[in-house]
Amino acid sequence: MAESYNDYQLGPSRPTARPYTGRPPTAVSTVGRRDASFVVAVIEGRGKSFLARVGREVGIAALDRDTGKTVLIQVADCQTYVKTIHHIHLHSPSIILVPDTFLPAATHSKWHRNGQPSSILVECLQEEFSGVPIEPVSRKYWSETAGLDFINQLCIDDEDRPALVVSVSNKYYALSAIAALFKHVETKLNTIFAARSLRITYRPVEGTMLIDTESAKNLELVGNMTRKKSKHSLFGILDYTFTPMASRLLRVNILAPITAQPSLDARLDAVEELMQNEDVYSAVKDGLRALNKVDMDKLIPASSRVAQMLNVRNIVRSLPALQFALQGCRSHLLQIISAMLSDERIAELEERVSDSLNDDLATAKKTGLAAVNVRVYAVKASINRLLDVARETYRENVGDIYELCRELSNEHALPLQLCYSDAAGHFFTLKKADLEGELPRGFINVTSKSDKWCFSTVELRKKNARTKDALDETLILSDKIIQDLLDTVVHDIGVLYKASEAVALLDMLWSFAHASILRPEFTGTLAIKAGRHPILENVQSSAGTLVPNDVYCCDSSSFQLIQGPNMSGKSTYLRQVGLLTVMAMCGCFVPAEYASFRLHDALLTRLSNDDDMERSLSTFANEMSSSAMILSLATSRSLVLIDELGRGTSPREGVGISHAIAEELIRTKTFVFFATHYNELSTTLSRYPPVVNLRLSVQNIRNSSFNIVFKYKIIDGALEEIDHYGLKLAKLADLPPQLLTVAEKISCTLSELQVKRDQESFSGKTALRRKALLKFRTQLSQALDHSTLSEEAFLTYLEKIQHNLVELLDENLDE
Ligand SMILES: Nc1ncnc2c1ncn2[C@@H]1O[C@H](COP(=O)(O)OP(=O)(O)OP(=O)(O)O)[C@@H](O)[C@H]1O
Repeated sequence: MAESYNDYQLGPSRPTARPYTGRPPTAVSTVGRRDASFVVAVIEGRGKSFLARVGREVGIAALDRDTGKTVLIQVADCQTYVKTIHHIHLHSPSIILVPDTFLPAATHSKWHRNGQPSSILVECLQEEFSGVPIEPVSRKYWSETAGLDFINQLCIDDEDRPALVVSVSNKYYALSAIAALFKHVETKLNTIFAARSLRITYRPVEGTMLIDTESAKNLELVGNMTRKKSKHSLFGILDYTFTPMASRLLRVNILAPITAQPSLDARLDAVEELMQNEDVYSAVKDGLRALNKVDMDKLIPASSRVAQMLNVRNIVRSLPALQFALQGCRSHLLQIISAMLSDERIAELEERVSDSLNDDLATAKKTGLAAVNVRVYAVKASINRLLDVARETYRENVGDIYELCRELSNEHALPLQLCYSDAAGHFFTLKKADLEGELPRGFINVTSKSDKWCFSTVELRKKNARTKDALDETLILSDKIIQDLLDTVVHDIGVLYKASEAVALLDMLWSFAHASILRPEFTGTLAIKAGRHPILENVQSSAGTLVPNDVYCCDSSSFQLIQGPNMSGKSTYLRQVGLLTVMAMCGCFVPAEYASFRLHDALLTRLSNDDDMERSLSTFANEMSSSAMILSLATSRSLVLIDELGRGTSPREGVGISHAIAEELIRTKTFVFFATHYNELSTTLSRYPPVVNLRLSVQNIRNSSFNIVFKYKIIDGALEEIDHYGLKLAKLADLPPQLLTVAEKISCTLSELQVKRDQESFSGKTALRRKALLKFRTQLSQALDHSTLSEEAFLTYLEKIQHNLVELLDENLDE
């Protein structure tokens, strides 16, 4: 089981990965940056420890100004700051704070973008978050002790508080960051938070899969290539959430999927139960619908106190239905959520709020008479005698004003109307069309407003003054009662925030249940049967024609070399592998007939897209920096997707570079899907047992105009260069026939020469024997770990694989 409830939300900690050395310069990220509301403070460690010299410790504190949620992160990073950037992206910054010593002396007081930054961290931030202001904060405010003081003062007093204090106590950089963050918010943004009112959490970074921002962009995880927010992204197709906090949780989970199997299993159990039990599914849906668009994280900064209390009342009244819906659920996670929603303090809150507030109070408007009346009549009668009297006086005064309006209407035979503005109080209006000639004498302050005249009288102004006195008295008394109520709510605000987390998780799981197809497993093998590209599947035009594909990648076949002509579906296959992995690692079901995944520590990609025009990097430079990033981050637990490496240089160099990078990746034992146009690679890499040759099948049709049909089906074996698919496709472009004949002749001659040279230089049989032995070893270890067969069936299976091995070795003996 997972360690705590938070583990189910965002995953627990895991050992730190190896230090990193490279991050590609990336475009301004479009990873679905939602409306930026975070103030983010970042500081980097330049300590004397070994860690600080090899890598760097970076402390991050991020405050969501809308919700008051604060997250602390401390991460070991390298000088390209790939992890730091990844975590800051998760918190869509509106401003980034850095110590003033990170900037050149001349710009300490004011940071100019065209100034020379003095730290690489600032350079990376500037490059990655262009458009987000980077502000210096005096170094003296980045203090560990001040950070702890802020936490002690501001963090809500709930059962998680002691654990937070313990886990951050030795996170010097994260504490320094939070100290500077709150100092800036207090002094520059003039925001003071009430004591013990903020949710502050420490987020261990090790329990999540690292997805660099470029990969997130290319895989269209939360936004698509053309639009930041789109239905045609993984987020777009999974987001059936009702509440804003669930939508935020989903986004963070997609960008940083969790790697803890117990937490994932618990989520999958919950999703499965929601899918299988229709009553629970519908009851949860109804419960969530009652909270549609309600942001339970925004309890503190609501527009007014009354609005705040109405919000709280709406929430506490909706929670019992959700809790009731989960009664009797079997899954451990749904039981935890149910327990969090049934905290008796929620019922007490409901009672307290209902005892004080009028039942028929509508949602508070921001301005106008309706807003005034909501404040005046918010508190129930008989709670405070003085308030009752003041309210009666106010009501009578307003009645007098309406009486005056009636009298004047009759006297002048004019259809006068009463209007109200916060500044002027009540005033008369009259449609211009209803007035023949001039306004009668006695009307003052006449102004014209579109098709109406607006005016007052001396009598009305006197009555307005009296009404205002009564109103002020009423509001003083009423606001005092609401403030007292609010104080008691703030005392128990922790329970509402916990409920908010429970609702967010339930809402996300329900969303998964709504979108789900097949429950994945987690084993050491990546095996998908008839998997479908989740986003393409949702695109109307592709839905019917989408060809499902299989994936099989394990330790003995960790490097998958994928070939196929242009347009045959290579990129789609690669993306499908990445997207299905992310889905599974969020705890979501996947579109496939069977799926087993490995838990990866990082998803790293080089996917060919339009190159970074904005930063005017050449295709080649871009490819090389992505490759350096991948090589420095990939471990035996990573998943790497590489599409068409080497296209930015000459074919010979391209093959050389691709081969060298592939060799290095094979050595790390990482799972690699490597799509390429270079047929040579299937020969040069064939001596490595983990290399598997796959190709996207196409059918040749003898036909005068076009003789190639794409099947989009992945099949075993390398592509025969002899087929010259490029030339066949070129016919589509209406090139002159004699030109194509010359091209074909030269290509055929070169191919034949190549085949002859390959045969002379390398014995393929040795490679085949090595591969067979490796496959045999994997089959044995898989049988040991996962077999559910009876003893007899198990022996038959062993005999069968033994027989296959002997046969293959016999067939491939050297002469
Ligand atoms: N499994 C599939 N089922 C149906 N259509 C597919 C499938 N895979 C790819 N396609 C369609 O084929 C087209 C080409 O796919 P893709 O870009 O993946 O090919 P490619 O081999 O990477 O091409 P290139 O080498 O030119 O980059 C796309 O429009 C895509 O929608």
